[in-house]
Amino acid sequence: MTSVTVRVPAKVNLQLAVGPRRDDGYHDLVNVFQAVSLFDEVTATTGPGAGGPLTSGDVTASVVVEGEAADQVPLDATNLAVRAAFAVGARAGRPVDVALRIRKAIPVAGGMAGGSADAAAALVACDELWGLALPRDELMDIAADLGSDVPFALLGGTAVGTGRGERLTSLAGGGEYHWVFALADGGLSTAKVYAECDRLREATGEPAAWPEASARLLAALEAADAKELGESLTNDLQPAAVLLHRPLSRTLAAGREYGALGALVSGSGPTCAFLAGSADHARELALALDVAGVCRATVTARGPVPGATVIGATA
Ligand SMILES: C[C@@](CO)(OP(=O)(O)O)[C@H](O)COP(=O)(O)OP(=O)(O)OC[C@H]1O[C@@H](n2ccc(N)nc2=O)[C@H](O)[C@@H]1O
Ligand SMILES: Nc1ncnc2c1ncn2[C@@H]1O[C@H](COP(=O)(O)OP(=O)(O)O)[C@@H](O)[C@H]1O
Repeated sequence: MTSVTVRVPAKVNLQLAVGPRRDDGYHDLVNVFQAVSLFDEVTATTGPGAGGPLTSGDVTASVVVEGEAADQVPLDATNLAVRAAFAVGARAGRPVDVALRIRKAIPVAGGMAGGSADAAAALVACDELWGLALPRDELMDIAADLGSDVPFALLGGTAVGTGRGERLTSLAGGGEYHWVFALADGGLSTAKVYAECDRLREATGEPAAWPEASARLLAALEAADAKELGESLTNDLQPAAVLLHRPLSRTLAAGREYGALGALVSGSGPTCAFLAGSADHARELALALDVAGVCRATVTARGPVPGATVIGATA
C-alpha cells in the first residue's frame, strides 16, 4: 500500500463509575462506552509529508491536522497518532516512514476521546500501510499502552471497560440511540478532572466505593429501551467537571428542560451528551440548545457504530 485512510468514532460514556485512586495514579473504573457517529479520519501515506520529520528508532513520521480545533492538536511526538505510528513501526523489523494527515471532527479535549480515536486509527492505518498484519491482540496491547481509552476506539460498538478502562467486554444488545452533543468553549484536562474528583471525595470524607456496573443500565441496553437508558446514565466525574467548568450546569439543565431522555457530561467533559427518543427529536433538541445559547455548538450523532475501520486504500 502507498496510502490508507481509516475512519474512527468518538465515544460517549453511558456509565463512568470511578473507584479509589490506585498507587500508579490511575483509578479502577467501570466504564460503559458507546461509539457514536462523529468521526475523525486519519490517512497514512508512505514517504515524507508536509509536517516536520519526527523519528523514533527506525521509524520516521510527520503529521498535519485539519478541521475542528486543529490548532489545539500537538504536531510533535506527543501527538497520539504519531506515538501509535512509532509503536507499530517498532515492530516492522525494517526502517519505515509515514506521513499522517488527521481530519478532525471530534472536539479536542472534549471528553469524547478524540486523541485516543486518532491513535487507534493510526494503529490500523500503519499496520495496513506497512503490510504487517499484526494480530488483533497485539494491536489491543499497543493501544492500551498508548492510553486507557484507545482499545475501545479500536473495538467500537457498546462495551464495558474495567481496570483503567482498557479491559473490554462487548455488549451485544441491539437498538440504535440518537444523541445530541453540546460542545463547550475550551477543553478540560482529563488528569485535572480525576484529581478534582479525588479532592471532592477527600473534602466530603466520602470514601470511593469499588466500581460496579449498573444492573439497570445493562438491562436497558439489553432491552434496547432508550427511555430506561436515559434514566440510568451516570458519570462519577460529572461533579468535578461541572465545578471546573461552571456553565455546564446550565447546559445540562437546558437539555433536560427541552425533553432529553437523559443528560450527562461526556467522560471528563466539557462536552455534554443528551439522549433523544428519535433522530427528529435529536434535531429539535439540538436546535433548542443552539437557540438557548447554552453551548458553543451542537452536533447530532447515532450509536453504536463500529470502531476504527479502513475506508480507503491505494496500492
Ligand atoms: C475520562 C475518560 C472516560 O472514558 O476519557 P475522556 O472523557 O477524558 O476522553 C478516560 O477514563 C480517560 O482515558 P484516557 O484519556 O485514555 O486517559 P489516559 O491517557 O490513560 O490517562 C490520562 C490521565 O487520566 C487519569 N486517569 C485515566 C484513566 C483512569 N482509569 N484513571 C485515571 O486516573 C490519570 O491522571 C492519567 O494520567
Ligand atoms: N491526535 C490528537 N487529537 C487530539 N488531541 C491530541 C492528539 N494527540 C494528542 N492530543 C492531546 O490530548 C489532549 C486530550 O485530547 P482528547 O483526546 O481530544 O480529549 P479527551 O481526553 O477529553 O477525550 C489534547 O489536549 C491534546 O493536547
